Amino acid sequence: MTTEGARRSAGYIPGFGNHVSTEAVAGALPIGRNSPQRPAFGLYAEQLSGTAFTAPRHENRRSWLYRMRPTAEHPPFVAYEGAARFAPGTSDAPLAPNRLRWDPLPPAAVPTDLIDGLVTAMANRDPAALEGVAIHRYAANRDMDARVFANADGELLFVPQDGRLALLTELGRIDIAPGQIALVPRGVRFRALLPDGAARGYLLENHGALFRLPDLGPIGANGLANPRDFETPVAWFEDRDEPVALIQKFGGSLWTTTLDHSPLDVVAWHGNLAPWRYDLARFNTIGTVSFDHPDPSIFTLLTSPSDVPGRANADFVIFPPRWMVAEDTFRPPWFHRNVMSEAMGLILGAYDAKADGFAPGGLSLHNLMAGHGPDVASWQAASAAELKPHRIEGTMAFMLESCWPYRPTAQALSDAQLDYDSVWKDFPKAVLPR
Ligand SMILES: O=C(O)Cc1cc(O)ccc1O
Ligand SMILES: [Fe+2]
Repeated sequence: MTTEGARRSAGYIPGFGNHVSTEAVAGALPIGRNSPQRPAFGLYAEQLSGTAFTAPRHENRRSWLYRMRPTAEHPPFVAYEGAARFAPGTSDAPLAPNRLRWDPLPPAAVPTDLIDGLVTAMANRDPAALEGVAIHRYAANRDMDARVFANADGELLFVPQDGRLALLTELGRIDIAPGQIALVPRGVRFRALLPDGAARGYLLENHGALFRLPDLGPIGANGLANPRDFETPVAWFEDRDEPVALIQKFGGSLWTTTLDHSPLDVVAWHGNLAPWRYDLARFNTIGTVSFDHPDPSIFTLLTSPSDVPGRANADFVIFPPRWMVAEDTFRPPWFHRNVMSEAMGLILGAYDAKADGFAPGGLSLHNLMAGHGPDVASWQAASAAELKPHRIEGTMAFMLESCWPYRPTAQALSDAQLDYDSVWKDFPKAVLPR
């Protein structure tokens, strides 16, 4: 992206994890205290905690919401019967250490909103362990109107691949298109509109420590995703007194209850737990200017640490357009076996390690210690290529790398491409000197 056209957007506040104060109605936000005896206009003050009260200050995330009705006012939840391809759990059967890949989802055929269009691919850990991630894809063609969703199991990272999304959240409105991502914190209610009439993409769920920007080490104070490029929406609300279905993911399953109003009624809020969006074109991609293909950790946009330093619960890593200039180097990803487990998706174009079969909207899984790397065609091309400076254009892949091996759902196991292994078949054997 050039700086031309890269204007600051109205309706958003720049910065990552900042302490924000925003009100949609003047005077709604209390000054100097969180919980006045009588908040303005009869609003209700409510704290939304993203970390334990006692988390260290630099990790502590919470916001105070000033809303028209308290969240506490709701009838009991019952099991939600929709979302036929959402899977509450993964297969319990012994998991073969196979590499797996999936074609893109077809567009939604019958009227389907984003929630009913969720297709769970894989997960690791139990959300109740407050660790691990889940990967869903969605194919939808209908707005959520009188329906609102919340995820008690973790924060949600939207990665659109086809079609824009408007996410109307409790804390503000976020508009994203393919090439942008958005995060909705744990518990924050939202409904999704589809400005293009249909949408497909990835929905990544993080049960663990909140996504943060990675440390930069010797890279220095700047680079990769820069904090000021994250955008948090200003306060926005809807005043709707009519039945609204609230669907909530909790404990791996979907539950529903009906409210007599829209819960997107937060008129003002302040704090540092908030949704945001980010344009992947803003990512300051770093690579070698000498030789060798660096570890893909240089492409980390967000990280969710585990309890073991340096071993992420999840790293969200992107592979943007970039210059390849390495000398005497096999330039695409190398052959490797990783102690971390790698799930990948493709937002745009082609991925430099896979000549065929990994289409935008597709998904792949290389669990821990699975031998993988360039397919035969990519290996041949890169081994023979003249090593002049070359720009990889029109592409955007991502990886959700986790220390916990992924378990595909039973449905995903049966939907996987047949014979993915054959992309690594018939490499010529090395010939040793006699
Ligand atoms: O397997 C993959 O394609 C992801 C990946 C990319 C890369 O540049 C280096 C290592 C790696 O696992
Ligand atoms: Fe890999």
